[in-house]
Formats: sequence, structure tokens, C-alpha cells
Amino acid sequence: MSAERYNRQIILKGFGEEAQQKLLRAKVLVIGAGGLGCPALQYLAAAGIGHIGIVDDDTISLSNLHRQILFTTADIGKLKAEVAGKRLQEMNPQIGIIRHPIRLQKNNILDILSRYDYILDGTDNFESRYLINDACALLNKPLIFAAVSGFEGQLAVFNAPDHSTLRPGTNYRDLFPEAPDKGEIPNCAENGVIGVLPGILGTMAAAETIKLIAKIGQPLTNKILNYNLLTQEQYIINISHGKGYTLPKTIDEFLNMDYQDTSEAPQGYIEIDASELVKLQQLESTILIDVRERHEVPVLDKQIYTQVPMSEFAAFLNKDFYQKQVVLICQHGIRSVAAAEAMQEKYGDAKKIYSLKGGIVKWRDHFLKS
Ligand SMILES: Nc1ncnc2c1ncn2[C@@H]1O[C@H](COP(=O)(O)OP(=O)(O)OP(=O)(O)O)[C@@H](O)[C@H]1O
Repeated sequence: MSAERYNRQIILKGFGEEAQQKLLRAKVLVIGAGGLGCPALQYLAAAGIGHIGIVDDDTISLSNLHRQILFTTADIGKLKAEVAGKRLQEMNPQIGIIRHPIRLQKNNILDILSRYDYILDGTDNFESRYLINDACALLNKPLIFAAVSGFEGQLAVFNAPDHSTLRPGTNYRDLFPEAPDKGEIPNCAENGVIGVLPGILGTMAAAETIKLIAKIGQPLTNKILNYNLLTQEQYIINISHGKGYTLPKTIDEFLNMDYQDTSEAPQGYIEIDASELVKLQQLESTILIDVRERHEVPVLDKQIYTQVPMSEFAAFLNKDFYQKQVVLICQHGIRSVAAAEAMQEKYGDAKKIYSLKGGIVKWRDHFLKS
């Protein structure tokens, strides 16, 4: 270990060489390399956590970049776990980074989690949260939990005993015994999120992880912190042990639990305006498709826009093409939506599909300039 790299935290009173050694020996798994996971990973890697695992099966999209700060425009379409792993390794070559580009599900989670000492949940859906919570409880792993919703964030440490009172640790089900129905509570893709909020909460989650490992301060065990970005107010609520929920006590019980599928529902196509079209046009991996019939005006530059009239669209869908982003354009943005739906049906969420809202007529200036 190069002591110089960590010197400023080693010299800190109440931290020191001993705490640094604990970080170096720790194995932390971060689930989700998204808005919360990216900042958490950066600080954990920089602080010198010896082994960091990254789980994420998703690829990087343009709309991730305002908050998933490990990624650049050139990374669009690549696997988050791979890119995050590479970047963190460059940041700190002294630590071990293990990439798991997979979706955690009931059938693989126990195997992956059992290789780590601390688990940080940076996912964005309730199915995964309950699955991770129960797996951590079963395997007796401390779980650092963060979540954002609107302009507010929550932070807690589950399943870790409170060292001052020796009370056993509470878990996510003590707060919310059962999962809401899929789609009942909107996620960031549906509700929106300001990039800095998961940045703050992800960083706070890294701080809780470091506190737990180094055994400093008072981690948020048996408590949940609520943070409001608009007012900068925070408050902490004590969590007591709840009743009336089932936590699996054995692997068989876990495997028999009825967890919902954690894979994302197909995202559907995204309607964009001209400013987003300009950004997508700058990416080499974008294909622009004009779905109007051949006689329609204005005629678009054939070098930039591929013309596939709606009457020929079904045949076009059978061709294989590998571009990651497909932007569909028509006169008023109605046929492009129909084309987007057809593509969505064919490819599910394997492709990012965009439709220009309002069409060429609404954004006439953009098309006349180009
Ligand atoms: N069960 C799971 N296994 C692996 N990764 C997961 C799981 N559940 C969620 N994730 C990952 O957690 C990350 C959460 O990131 P974030 O909340 O910023 O949303 P996003 O899915 O990247 O973006 P958006 O919702 O805007 O499309 C995603 O990259 C997602 O793939």
C-alpha cells in the first residue's frame, strides 16, 4: 500500500493507519452503477477499499450522463459495470475491482453477495431492494441503503447491530414490510431526477460504508435519514423492529419467496425535442430515420437521414442493424410514434428508440438549417 495516496486521511485524528488497513482488507459490493452507485464507487475506490465489486447489467445511455459521472459521451452503449471498473482501476490501480455485468436475481444473488463483507444498494427498483435486503439478512451482511425520489433522498444502514445499544440491526422490511406492486411508485425514468441529488446520497452512502468498516462515528444503524435538496434540511427517524413480515431464515425459504422479477419493464420509446435531437446527431452510433413517404417535402439530406417510408417499415424491421440509438422522424411526430412502437415490439429494450415530438413541421428551423 502506498501510504502517500491515503496520507490525508491517515493523518486525520480518529482515523489513522489502523482504519486505513481495515479499508484495505474490506470487500464491498456496490449494486447498481447508476446515479447513486457512480459517486459511491468513486469515493470507495479513492479511499482505498481493497476489493470492490460492481454489479450492473445495463448499458450507458445519453440520459444517464447528467448524473452517472463515471461515464462520458463516448461510453454510450457500453456496459456500465465494464466502463466503471476500467475507470476506477485507472483512478486507483492499488485496489482490486471485480466487474459483474449481470442482473441480480433470486438465482444468483446469494452466490455473489457471499463473496463480499458489505453491500451497498444503489438500485432504482423495489423488486431489487427487497431481494437485496432479504439476501443480506439471510447471509448476515451489513447493507448500506440509499434512494432518491423527487427532490428528497433517504439513507440507512440495515442489518448491522447498533454497537452502543447492542440492539440487533433493523432491515428494510421494518420500514416497509411488503413491496408495492410493480409500477405503483414511479422511478427516475418516469419521475425525473436532478443529477446532484443521487450524487449527494451516493457520497453519503460511501461515507456510511467507510464508517462501518473503520468503526468510526455512529453509522445510521436502526435509523433512517431523510434529506431535502430544496431546503437542505435533514432529519433522522429511529426504526424499531417491526412484526408481521416474513424474512427467509434458510436458503430454501429464500428460494421459495415470491420475489418479483427484477428486470426492468421495457422502457418504451422516448419522445424528444430538437435540442435532444442535436445531441443525438453528434453520436456516431445514432441512426436517423425519416419514415415519411418518398414524395413528401421538405426532402431531407440523404447522407444524414435514411429514408424508410412507413409502407416499407415492416421489411426494414427484419434487417439486422447494430446502431444503439434510433431516432425516428416524420412530418408531425405521429407516424414516427407508430414506427417507434413497432420497433419497441420487435426489439424490446435492446435498442434505444426515440421519436421526434411534433415532427419536422414543429422544428422546421432545425431541418431547414441542416
Ligand atoms: N437487480 C439488479 N441487478 C443489477 N443492476 C441493477 C439491478 N437493479 C437495478 N440495477 C441497476 O441500478 C442502476 C440504477 O441507476 P439509476 O437509478 O441512475 O437509473 P438508470 O436505470 O441508470 O436510468 P434511467 O432510470 O433514467 O433509465 C441501473 O444502472 C440499473 O441497471
